[in-house]
Amino acid sequence: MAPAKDTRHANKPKKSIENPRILKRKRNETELSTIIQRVEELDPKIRLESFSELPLSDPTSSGLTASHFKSLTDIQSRSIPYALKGRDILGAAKTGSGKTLAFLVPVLENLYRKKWTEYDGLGAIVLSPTRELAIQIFEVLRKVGRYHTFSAGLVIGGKSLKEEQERLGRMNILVCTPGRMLQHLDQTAELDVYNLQMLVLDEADRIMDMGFQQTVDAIIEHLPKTRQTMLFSATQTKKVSDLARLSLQDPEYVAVHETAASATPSTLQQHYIITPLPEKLDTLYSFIRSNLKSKTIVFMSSGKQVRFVYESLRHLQPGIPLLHLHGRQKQGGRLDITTRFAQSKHAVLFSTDVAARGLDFPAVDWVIQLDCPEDADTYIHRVGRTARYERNGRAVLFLDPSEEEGMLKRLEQKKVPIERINVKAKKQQSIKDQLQNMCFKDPELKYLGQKAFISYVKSIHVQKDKEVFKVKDLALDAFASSLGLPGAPRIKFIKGEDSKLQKNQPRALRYMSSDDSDQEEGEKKTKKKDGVRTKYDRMFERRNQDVLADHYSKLINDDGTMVDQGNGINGDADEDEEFLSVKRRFAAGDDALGDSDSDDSSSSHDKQKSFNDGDKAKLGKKVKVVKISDAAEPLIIDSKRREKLLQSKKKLLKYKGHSTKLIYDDDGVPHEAYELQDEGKFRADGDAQTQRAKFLETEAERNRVADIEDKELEKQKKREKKEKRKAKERALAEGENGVAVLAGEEEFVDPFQSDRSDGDEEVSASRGKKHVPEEEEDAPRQSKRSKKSHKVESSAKEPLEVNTLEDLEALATGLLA
Ligand SMILES: Nc1ncnc2c1ncn2[C@@H]1O[C@H](COP(=O)(O)OP(=O)(O)OP(=O)(O)O)[C@@H](O)[C@H]1O
Repeated sequence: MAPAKDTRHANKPKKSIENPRILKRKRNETELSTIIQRVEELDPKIRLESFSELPLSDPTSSGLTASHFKSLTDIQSRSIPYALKGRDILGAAKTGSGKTLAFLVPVLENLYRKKWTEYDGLGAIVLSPTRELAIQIFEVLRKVGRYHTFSAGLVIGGKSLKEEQERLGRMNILVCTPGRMLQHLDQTAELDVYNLQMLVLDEADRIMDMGFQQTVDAIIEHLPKTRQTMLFSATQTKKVSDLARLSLQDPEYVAVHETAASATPSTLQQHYIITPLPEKLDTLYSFIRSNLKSKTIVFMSSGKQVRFVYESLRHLQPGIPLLHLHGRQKQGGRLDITTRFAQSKHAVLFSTDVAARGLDFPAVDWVIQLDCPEDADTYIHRVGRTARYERNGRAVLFLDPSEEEGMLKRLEQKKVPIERINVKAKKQQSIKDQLQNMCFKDPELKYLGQKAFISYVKSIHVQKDKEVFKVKDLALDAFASSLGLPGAPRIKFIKGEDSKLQKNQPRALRYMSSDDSDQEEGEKKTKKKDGVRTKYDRMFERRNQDVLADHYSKLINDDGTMVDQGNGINGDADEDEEFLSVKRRFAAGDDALGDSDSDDSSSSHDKQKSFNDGDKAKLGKKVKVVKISDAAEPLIIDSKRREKLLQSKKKLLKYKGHSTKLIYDDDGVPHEAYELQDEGKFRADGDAQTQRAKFLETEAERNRVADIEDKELEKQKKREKKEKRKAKERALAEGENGVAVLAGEEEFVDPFQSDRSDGDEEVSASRGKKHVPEEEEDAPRQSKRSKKSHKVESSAKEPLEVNTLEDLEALATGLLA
């Protein structure tokens, strides 16, 4: 089913068979090939040696011993044979059962058998829903493919597109996230996919769901229809629509655990506890305190929750290193955190679902689900971070009484065995007073708590499974107070909107209109309602102006451009998405930092009158209020950009009404576009209505023709522009006279290392030399490469710092306590 191999490069340079390095590699590859051949011939039930450490045939050469050779897992032994025959595959197997190798081995082996070279272009794409998982897959590919000479790259965004573009042109295998891949398919002229043989979707059901729908469809449009497609997940999609979107051809459904009693690993113990929402944090803290010698992941529903819980528990110093991970952190920070957690023996990682799928952290003891997962599939993936590949693990789900019945039903439907346990009352500690004290002293923490509260409530509100998630049944006031907040921030929900739609909206959009405004409004209303206010009440209720003003001034730079904040409560890299929506026109009278824009100009005009000095002060010294004309509403100048905008508006207004279109005839006499004709002549031409109709007809025809010509011209221009760009990029690439083959064994760049060493290495690449004799490579490029390898090597030698000072402090305090 794969297309005939490209013969474009029939004249490509012959590789030097005398080169001993090439011979050595070739031998290893042949051995690998033979082993896989054996698998192909086997009855799929028979277990073979593991591919996890290749090559298998020569332990001494790879430093491996016989103990490394374990059995193939079920999914590997059953799907690899089909995959090697070029069949499309729908692979489903429990978490931690070795699906990664089940697709990477065939990717390598199929390309090897087709004698794929750098000249054949991109042979395989592996798509992953998250950057972390893509990095992990790339790492495994690096290991298993180290005796191959294919070039492979990691494309996960977050870094310079240009730098990636330079290297992508000659890759054979790409591991990527959908968004960045599409960007390259659209923009990188050198990326040649017309010969693509294999497309793999890891965590396929996630990639095919609503969040990625448009991106994935657009990617598929770029790819050739005749290719092998493999989908893997612990919760595989069987939706016909998904299969149709991917143009799967007679796929083999390899579902190894379909008849198993449980959908989760048998080595996993699963429990749930009923803990009312206001007691959740107490229970979590008590759990952490009594498991200081464990490695735990705690899942929450939003990044803001993660930040608040991390920040507040960190202050309490439980005696174990705490880490936190969510999607709004910068890439470098995310990598550092996952690496630190992977290397830690005892630690707690607070995370959103960004870590729920695919990540293979070694030896995780506990998975705690502090917030109920949105569905049973998410539950299965979250708990799958422990009890991986025959190891033991334990998982605890925290449920509010209102969630119990619905969630248990969902889990039962998905064959998840789970038992209730109770918390030992004498071990339960309350941290409510401490949190209140902390929030009182630290307005930033209180502000974070308010955001965490709002994002939690909203996350419940947008859930589509209303049998499980019922906002009205939650004790919200008590929950707010358990976070240390003086009262529950009031939240407005968008009425009548489909919750699913909201949920799939970009997060910034979903929340931008209401977070701050709701919270402030809630506070204002509480103020009005209540009677006597104490000093403490007032302090609690003050609006953290310092926090907001600080954020605000950071958002609007001197030149009015948005700046990347990168500052969480303690210099964290994450951002609050609603701040991104701050830069806008302030309808006067609106709260300068909170409420949404008003389109009603009359009301904003009225409001302008009340835009007083106090409000201006909130915006800082740079604010000017300017009126363009009597009719126009005043503009608030809060940035240079807005000032420029105003200037150009003024110019426009100045000339408005003075321009007339004149047409000059052959004698240079000006005429108006439509001049009145001589009346006698007009009458002679016939009835006015007929003339009008005729005129309209000819003009419409003229427009139609002009429109077609314009469109053609536009297309032509675009084509020329694209051609020029492509030619330029090609010329540049050829000028370099280098070969971007990546997978030389010593030079396969470790994405973790490269990120740490120079922080600018998204397409991690190294080069092999099988198909290009060394003497053909130009010196400058070689030296650049060797410098790079050296850099990576030296950074690899530095021991990775596992704990921060704060973690160590926390640990020490805990031990002393
Ligand atoms: N044949 C094997 N022998 C020994 N260990 C293996 C074998 N195959 C995979 N493993 C190990 O099992 C662990 C889990 O593998 P992997 O990450 O591929 O699981 P997965 O099925 O993709 O899980 P998830 O559904 O969570 O993504 C890894 O640490 C991997 O090295």
